[in-house]
Amino acid sequence: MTERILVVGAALLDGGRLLAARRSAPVEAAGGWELPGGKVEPGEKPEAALVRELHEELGVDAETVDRIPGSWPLKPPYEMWVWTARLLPASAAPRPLQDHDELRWLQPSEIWSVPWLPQDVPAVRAVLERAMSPTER
Ligand SMILES: Nc1nc2c([nH]c(=O)n2[C@H]2C[C@H](O)[C@@H](COP(=O)(O)OP(=O)(O)OP(=O)(O)O)O2)c(=O)[nH]1
Repeated sequence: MTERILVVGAALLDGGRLLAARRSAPVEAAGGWELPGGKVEPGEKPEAALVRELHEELGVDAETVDRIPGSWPLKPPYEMWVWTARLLPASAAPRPLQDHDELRWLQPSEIWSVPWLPQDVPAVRAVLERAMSPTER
């Protein structure tokens, strides 16, 4: 049996909105929207991996807040865990530096306005239900 490889995804929240990122590669995922993040490296703590990936991919300084309970299967052997995260006060605004070609801040009512990667939909639903205000859904 192949070992599972952990991918960490961020529900980066600001002013009640969630940051969605459109993937630019590989071809089979390009155009699909996802939670920014990436693979946890050997010996790395998942939260530290997420902070590192957010810095590499978006140029931001962020911190994790809470883990969204659950584990979402991606293309084998990957599985994804998700944390809510926020920008530190001195952080730059997110920019699509790596892996993405567009970013969008989505209000709860706009969450389904982008075509999420199919494997991300259950994770995004959990983020919406657990971490976003119900008033505007
Ligand atoms: N970051 C991220 N990856 C996702 C999501 N959904 C999904 O299927 N994936 C897949 C794409 C990749 O096959 C795998 C790992 O993501 P990645 O390519 O961002 O990881 P990474 O930056 O560490 O990768 P690498 O370029 O260093 O190899 O997870 C998601 O919401 N966020």
